[in-house]
Amino acid sequence: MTAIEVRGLTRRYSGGFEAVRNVSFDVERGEMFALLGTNGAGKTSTVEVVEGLSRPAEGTVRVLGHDPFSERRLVRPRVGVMLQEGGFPPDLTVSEATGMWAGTLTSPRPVDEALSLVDLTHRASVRVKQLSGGERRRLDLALALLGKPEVLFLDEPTTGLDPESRRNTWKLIRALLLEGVTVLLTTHYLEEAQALADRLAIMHRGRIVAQGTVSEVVDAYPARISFVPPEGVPLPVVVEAEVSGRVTVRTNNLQESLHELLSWAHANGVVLSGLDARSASLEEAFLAIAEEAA
Ligand SMILES: Nc1ncnc2c1ncn2[C@@H]1O[C@H](COP(=O)(O)OP(=O)(O)OP(=O)(O)O)[C@@H](O)[C@H]1O
Repeated sequence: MTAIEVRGLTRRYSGGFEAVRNVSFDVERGEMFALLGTNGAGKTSTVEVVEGLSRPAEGTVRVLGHDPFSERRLVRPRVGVMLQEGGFPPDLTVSEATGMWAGTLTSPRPVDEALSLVDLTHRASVRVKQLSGGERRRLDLALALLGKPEVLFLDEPTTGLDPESRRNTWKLIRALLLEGVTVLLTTHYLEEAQALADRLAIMHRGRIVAQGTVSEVVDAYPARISFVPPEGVPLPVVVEAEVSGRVTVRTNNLQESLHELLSWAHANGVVLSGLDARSASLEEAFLAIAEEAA
């Protein structure tokens, strides 16, 4: 079932500037969809409309079957929004701030449970202003999860988190997806989108310029094989780059090229040390797409 449906969305700011132009995408229940793009591409402008904070100039948006702007009353209790810097009174303790937020919801999770999800149990009696940047980010996530949302909006959820907290947050998000929660993510961390998103769209100047699963987006870009070649033997492949003795070969058919190379190595009894073969990363595809679009 479709949880988020965006059709032909256009958003204009006063003065007529079109920040979002004819954007369409669907997010199925239990799926994570990532919106990626350069600064000013229109991600926030899109997400704000999906969150029901603004009405589209053109097009339609449905969240859980309803118009999030005109039927906000029906949609709001079923969604969770992780804001950039939640803006709670800094003198409250973590558990007071969470409790205060819970007080505005119909059937919230217990405060302890929300804090334990984001590993903040041990910080419950600390004042919000004393939290580190990464802990504050995790508190923002706890607040978004308090209302047991069916649809979760995550805007740069792991900015400022140390590597371990980032992995723990990813683990939590994966568990939520398995429970059937739908997630719309905006992030500049392409590695995060690659690790978590079922599908993604890359925006540039208000438009979607690439959309699909991570592998659909990445497969259009050349894969890479690198190794340290044996000395004094001519290679059967065209080498693109050589850095500190390691050569890199680009290919649009990874399986075929790897097969050829390994067959050659086997037939000639040579060792390709440090052999590494991989598809283009999302980051490489993103940079190429952004360059093409510009
Ligand atoms: N209130 C506003 N009035 C006029 N123009 C705006 C307004 N808010 C955003 N814009 C413009 O709309 C475009 C899209 O901005 P938006 O914030 O949606 O981009 P973004 O993809 O979220 O960028 P970032 O990655 O930097 O957060 C930008 O050119 C921005 O300057």
